[in-house]
Amino acid sequence: MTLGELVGPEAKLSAAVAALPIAGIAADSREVKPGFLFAALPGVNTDGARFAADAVARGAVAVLASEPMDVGAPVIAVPDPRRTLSLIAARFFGAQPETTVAVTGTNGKTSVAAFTRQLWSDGGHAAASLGTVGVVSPSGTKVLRHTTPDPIELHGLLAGLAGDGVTHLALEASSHGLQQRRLDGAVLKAGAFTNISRDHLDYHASFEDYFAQKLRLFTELLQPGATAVIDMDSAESARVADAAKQRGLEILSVGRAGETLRLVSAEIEGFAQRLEIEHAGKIYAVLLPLVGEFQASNALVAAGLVMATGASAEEVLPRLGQLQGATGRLELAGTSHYGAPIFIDYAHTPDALTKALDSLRPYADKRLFVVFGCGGDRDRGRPQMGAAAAAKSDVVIVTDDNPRSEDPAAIRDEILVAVPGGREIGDRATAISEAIRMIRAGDVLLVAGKGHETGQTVGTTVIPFSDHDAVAAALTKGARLG
Ligand SMILES: CC(=O)N[C@H]1[C@@H](OP(=O)(O)OP(=O)(O)OC[C@H]2O[C@@H](n3ccc(=O)[nH]c3=O)[C@H](O)[C@@H]2O)O[C@H](CO)[C@@H](O)[C@@H]1O[C@H](C)C(=O)N[C@@H](C)C(=O)N[C@H](CCC(=O)O)C(=O)O
Ligand SMILES: Nc1ncnc2c1ncn2[C@@H]1O[C@H](COP(=O)(O)OP(=O)(O)OP(=O)(O)O)[C@@H](O)[C@H]1O
Ligand SMILES: N[C@H](CCC[C@H](N)C(=O)O)C(=O)O
Ligand SMILES: [Mg+2]
Repeated sequence: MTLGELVGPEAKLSAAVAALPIAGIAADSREVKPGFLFAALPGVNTDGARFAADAVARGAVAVLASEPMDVGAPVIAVPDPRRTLSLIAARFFGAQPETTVAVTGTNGKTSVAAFTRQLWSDGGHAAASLGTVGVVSPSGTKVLRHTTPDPIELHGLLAGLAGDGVTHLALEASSHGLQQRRLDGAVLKAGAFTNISRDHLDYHASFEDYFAQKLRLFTELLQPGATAVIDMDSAESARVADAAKQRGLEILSVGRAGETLRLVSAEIEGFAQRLEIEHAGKIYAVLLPLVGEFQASNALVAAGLVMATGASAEEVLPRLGQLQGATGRLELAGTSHYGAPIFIDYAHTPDALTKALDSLRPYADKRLFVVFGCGGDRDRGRPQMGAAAAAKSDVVIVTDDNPRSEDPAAIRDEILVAVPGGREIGDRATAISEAIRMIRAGDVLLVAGKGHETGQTVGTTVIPFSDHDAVAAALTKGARLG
């Protein structure tokens, strides 16, 4: 494609510059090849503009930037180069799955994306999901580095999925992704909001800024006439609904306070729950085969997205009875030889930890145990995590969870301040096996924070580690000893 075709007529390029053929796009100078367009993006650590000359030396034939500069190749200066890059990447890669939707919120995105994919598949569509656990499509699973990939990677993936015949895609929109305009080139038929609570305040200046980035999905990315599916049970849902209405979006509200899909009741039945859902005056009864009321919320958001893209409630709601949880989301990982269930969950925010422990409390006739830590170089709500664990469980073991560049013992100390009587076992495998050694009949154990993850990041090294493997190893050891 030519540069003119990629940037569109509004850029007002000279005829010669507009006619330049573009062989590829890169936002990292080290990835530039001859004939590429280099996007020089201002970042957290440095400014891509510093590498523009290097990119041209490597063969870049044009540079996209926020300011004009003299680098020996035409420079297209635009006010928001990250957004322009996304629009360019969309044009460069071309195809996208015809029906693409995005879900945002602090917690529940991965679960909603997985549920939406399953509900579409059950309805006969070639469906995929894309987010924290990777791209999951009929051709398998591909692991990703980011929840919401950078636009060049994203549009390569979207074109690949469309080429493979995928017609329906549910994407996770992270707050980093929305702020950095990674999704601005995606054509979205509907968007969903799960909930919002504290997270990522290492990156966003304030909670309001974090919330504002999430709102971009509704105020800037979805076009008027598209549908916003909103879980009305979160404190800030009304603000999301107001913003969506102002944009001219259709509202499909769900949850206990929802109108389109109203959760009338949720009764625990073993490791499942019987839901009554009201839609248009009719009650639907479904046995949702998942633990945790938040999964009922996520299931209704997913059902809302599937309805927003063409299905009827009669078709979708009975399919909730077949949903499978995303890996490591309140997943029953095993049972100790005393008969105590062990759950693995990805709760890594105070709200998620509270909800996960609340969900497990009904299963604990005796004590509820939790093993968890907090990530290094991420949100500092560590005392809040400790307070949630102390308030909602009976035995707390604080351990490590991706300390990254921080001192793991210092992270644990910040959590333990809020956990009177909390135990500290830095090594995560030891913490898990010690908890499994302690639980007895009537107890329940929650291992929280890593979910599907397969590594422990210490410094810049990723040591292979999985909570699933650690639980399995401890159970095998226990069985041998017992
Ligand atoms: C904090 C954050 O989100 N950073 C992202 C951001 O980096 P940055 O722009 O700040 O990068 P920078 O290092 O300052 O460099 C500025 C620019 O110079 C370029 N550069 C740099 C060096 C060089 O030699 N040549 C060169 O061209 C870089 O490619 C970059 O475009 O833009 C980069 C490229 O677009 C991203 O890869 C990078 O993600 C980092 C790696 C990251 O870890 N992000 C995480 C926190 C993240 O995005 N997480 C979310 C949420 C997770 C969740 O809640 O589920 C996610 O969506 O995964
Ligand atoms: N609707 C919800 N409300 C509150 N907590 C939830 C909800 N859904 C999931 N959780 C909690 O949040 C954890 C993460 O869930 P999930 O992976 O679906 O969310 P996410 O938004 O994709 O998270 P991330 O941004 O880290 O990828 C779960 O393991 C659970 O503890
Ligand atoms: N997806 C989130 C959660 C990571 C959870 C936890 N395991 C950690 O490493 O902090 C993030 O990248 O911030
Ligand atoms: Mg996710």
